[in-house]
Amino acid sequence: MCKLRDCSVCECPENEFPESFRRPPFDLPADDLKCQEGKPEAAVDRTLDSKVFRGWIEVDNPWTIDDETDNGEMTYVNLLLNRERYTGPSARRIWDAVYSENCPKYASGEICQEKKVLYKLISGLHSAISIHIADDYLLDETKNLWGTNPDLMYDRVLQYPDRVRNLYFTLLFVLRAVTKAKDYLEQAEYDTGNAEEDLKAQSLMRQLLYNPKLQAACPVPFDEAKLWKGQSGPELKQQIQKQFRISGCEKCRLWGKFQVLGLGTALKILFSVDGEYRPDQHLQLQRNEVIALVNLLNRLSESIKLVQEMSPTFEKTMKGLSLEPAAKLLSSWKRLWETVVGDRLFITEAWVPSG
Ligand SMILES: Cc1cc2nc3c(=O)[nH]c(=O)nc-3n(C[C@H](O)[C@H](O)[C@H](O)COP(=O)(O)OP(=O)(O)OC[C@H]3O[C@@H](n4cnc5c(N)ncnc54)[C@H](O)[C@@H]3O)c2cc1C
Repeated sequence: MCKLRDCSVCECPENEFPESFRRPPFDLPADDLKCQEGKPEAAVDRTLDSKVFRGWIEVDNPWTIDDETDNGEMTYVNLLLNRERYTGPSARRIWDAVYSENCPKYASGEICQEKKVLYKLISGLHSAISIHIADDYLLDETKNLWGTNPDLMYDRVLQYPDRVRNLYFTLLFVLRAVTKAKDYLEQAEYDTGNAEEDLKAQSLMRQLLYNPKLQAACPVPFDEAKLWKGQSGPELKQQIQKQFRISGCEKCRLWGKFQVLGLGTALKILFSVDGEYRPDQHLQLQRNEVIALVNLLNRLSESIKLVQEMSPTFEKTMKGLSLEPAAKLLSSWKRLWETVVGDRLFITEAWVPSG
């Protein structure tokens, strides 16, 4: 457990478990333990019977590695109660480690095409995380005042056109995976035992997958066929598959692992299916992977929305000088994005590996 109050993860009491996730059913506690974010007493209850989750961890996503001492236990976390936000000072080396593990430079200093993609994906994810931290920041610790920190957003992301560009790149990459697997995702089970919520989730998924504006504006968001064609393609693919790992503080790990699982799922879809997905092709996603993929899409699109909302403020204050390249880039993306966005999808609960 992380000692930092704002970093600890609040787990759900057993009586919040969707019925269909409990096989075989176990007894519910009589009292309703309210999960209160940020309070030390929101202690993690690890009394769950790990056997009930076995079905979920049988197939490991080859694109992600769990380097922790997972013992197969899973915990149930309501993501709305554990928002991605500032969690206290953390060491810069977290990201350094992520970049150096995932994007080692070639001796010549060149990075091959495949590695560039991985670098952009990680950098895009980094931008999205930084934007969410800046958007939900502890402005005054003594008053426990939370809010947006525009300067931080500018310092960490907005002043760097490449970081903004990588954010869009990652979004398109994930969007491509989602649209490619649309037949699969449409058929996936969205069952939590709450019929109303389940129907809503199915309907929102369909709206996302068959959004005509999205299809018209962005028919092929990303051409994965161009990848993995380099000389050392298969070898690199294997190497990257081994290296895709992220660690950090507890809440960082929750969101970090979750979003990396989302990226891993996007990679799995894009590189295990040739052309468009057809039901006769082999694609098997776990519930967690589907949830992570859709939530990642949500996180990325929320970040882009924030970038677009915040950029004009800086354009004005900077009189268009230092932001000029980013502003140009943003306005063209904005046109595309505005034609597309409208329906946004939220899936708010997920199983995450404990630890
Ligand atoms: C997976 C993960 C999840 C995290 N989740 C949270 C969280 O929920 N809440 C929280 O408060 N902290 C979280 N952190 C930590 C947070 O991202 C920062 O590391 C921390 O706030 C320190 O920030 P920093 O200013 O030192 O720069 P960092 O964001 O740590 O960046 C380190 C260096 O990387 C480079 N860099 C920065 N952005 C980019 C980019 N987009 N592309 C390429 N290079 C870049 C810069 O040179 C920068 O100095 C998370 C970290 C990780 C790895």
